[in-house]
Amino acid sequence: MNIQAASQHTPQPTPNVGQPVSRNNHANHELSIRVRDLNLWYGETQALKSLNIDIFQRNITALIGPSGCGKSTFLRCLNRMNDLIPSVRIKGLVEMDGRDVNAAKMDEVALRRRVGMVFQKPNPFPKSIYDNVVYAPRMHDLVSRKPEQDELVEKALRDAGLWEEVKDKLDQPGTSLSGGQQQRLCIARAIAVQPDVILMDEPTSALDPISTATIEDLMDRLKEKFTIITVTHNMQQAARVADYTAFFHLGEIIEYNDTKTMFANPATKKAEDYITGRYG
Ligand SMILES: Nc1ncnc2c1ncn2[C@@H]1O[C@H](COP(=O)(O)OP(=O)(O)OP(=O)(O)O)[C@@H](O)[C@H]1O
Repeated sequence: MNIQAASQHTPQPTPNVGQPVSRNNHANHELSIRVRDLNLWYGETQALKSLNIDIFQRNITALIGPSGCGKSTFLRCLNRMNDLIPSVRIKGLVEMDGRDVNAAKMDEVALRRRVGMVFQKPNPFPKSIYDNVVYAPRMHDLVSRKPEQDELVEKALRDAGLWEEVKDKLDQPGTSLSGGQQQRLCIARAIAVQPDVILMDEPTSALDPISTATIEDLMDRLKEKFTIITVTHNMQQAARVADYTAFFHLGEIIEYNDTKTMFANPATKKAEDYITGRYG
């Protein structure tokens, strides 16, 4: 990280830890997630090594880096999905809006409501389009009456850019849609509970270029309301959609910066080599 530049741009309570070195003009800079000295082991194997990063509200942060460097593992630390893996041990701090995500008193169900997730392969429930969207809000008691549910379904599908395509067939199975539509349905499902953060793990890697472009446009609109953290292997995509980019390598964050600077002027040789396709 370019320490000099960092101290010029950012007042830093903890010098140079997890702070990007410069920022986009239009970016919003309120802190959403604060990670300090985060380590994770699968059994004896350490997959995340002393990660420090600040993630900002209502921005898109891309996680990039070669296969196996820990991007998905890190993503899963943010909504405690790794808790489901018995061999996992975690040390360090993940704070969301000032609250320790790993604290014993943290309600995991409530946490996963605040931190939605969209996966690589679209995975609608084997239910109707309508029920896919309304399932989680019902479970969390956010809606009960039918008119409220109808309104919520329409809003989520509109926000996911899918309403016009499905409004006349809401009772059809979610799985009857195209891959790109299914992924937007999964996004509608995620935003239906009004989360603060949406985690996306390679959300377009199973999609064709047109569906990919639609999702990228959607991400750009969704960041008005949500903090988005996305894993991608597609460097053009990171450059197009992300305000900030973190480069992972062998379980460490080697570089974290605003995306323009990271791509135009990477501070480390490793990031430069990766971004320019010298390895992957
Ligand atoms: N459930 C698991 N049990 C044991 N080891 C795991 C598990 N999940 C991931 N790992 C290991 O942790 C390391 C990081 O994996 P992770 O999937 O987080 O990397 P990644 O950067 O997301 O990779 P990719 O880009 O290929 O998806 C790898 O060495 C991987 O083999």
